[in-house]
Amino acid sequence: MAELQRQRLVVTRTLPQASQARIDKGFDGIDIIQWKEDRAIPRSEFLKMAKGADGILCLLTDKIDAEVLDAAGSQLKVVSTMSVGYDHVNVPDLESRNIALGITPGVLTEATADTTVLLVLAAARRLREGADAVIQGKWGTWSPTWLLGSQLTDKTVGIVGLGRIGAAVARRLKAFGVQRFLYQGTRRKEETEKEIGGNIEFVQMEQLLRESDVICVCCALNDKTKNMFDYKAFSQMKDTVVFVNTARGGIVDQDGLISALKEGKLGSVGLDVTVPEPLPQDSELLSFPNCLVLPHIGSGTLETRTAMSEIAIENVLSGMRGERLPHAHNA
Ligand SMILES: O=C(O)C(=O)CO
Repeated sequence: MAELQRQRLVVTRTLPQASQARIDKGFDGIDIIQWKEDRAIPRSEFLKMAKGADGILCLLTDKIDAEVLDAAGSQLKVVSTMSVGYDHVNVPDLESRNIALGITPGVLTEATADTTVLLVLAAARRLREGADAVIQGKWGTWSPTWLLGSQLTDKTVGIVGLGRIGAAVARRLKAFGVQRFLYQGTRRKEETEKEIGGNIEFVQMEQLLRESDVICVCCALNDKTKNMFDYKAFSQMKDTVVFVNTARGGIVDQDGLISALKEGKLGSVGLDVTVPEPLPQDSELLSFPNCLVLPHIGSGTLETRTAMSEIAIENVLSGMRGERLPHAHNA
């Protein structure tokens, strides 16, 4: 009897413990080649490792384009990214070769919404300045006027992208007494409006920028949203605004943001995402006391990262078996 052809699975990083244990145990009929260092695989290594792959399980730090697909070869059936965002993947390149693309939707909604709220509160209450003051010995006696922030009660919050994460942010912020939500996106979301309840309105971007006390960026990065927040957009905001981005760094024109911060056009800023990542230590962005930057940890809980890597494994195995992916990008 002819031996069944073994397949090749390429995994570009060590996964959270439970999923890594499955990879280490292996899967019938599959040879696994894995980059096991806890840093992004260098491009040249990736191109070498990809050769002959039937499935690739990658991360958002791995650019997937024609060069990788050519390096892999025409047997490649599936790319499964351990992320909900897939702006690092050239989708037309995959589609033109009939290669399936798996993503990890749903499971990181709550963790990312938590991080968004964390940044809203941290920025609004000047957490970075307060914590730095304690460490630097600048904490004097209690003062009625020192380090005053702003609170959410009775405020207007603008959400750009009322998808799963945007809606979860709204649900959370409602509990802080927000008076009104404005949102922007590709279309009006009546079901989501109903579910959130209260005062929520789909408005033009200009109105959202002008009227919001807090702005949360929760949309995907694509050709339409790239550099959407530029100097002009920042100039239209209130000069007390709390601006938070937990989506993708590329949605913000960082030079425009730096100029706006320099000119005191913004109240405070919280970013979980930047361009590039990691942000170089000498980035001017880090010099503003009212700008708090986190290292892209929006989905960074053990529960969420494990759920993401489990979905990524299921997606890649399904694709390699020639089955429908449980979570395809276009589902
Ligand atoms: O899944 C994604 O797209 C992420 O950014 C993970 O935090």
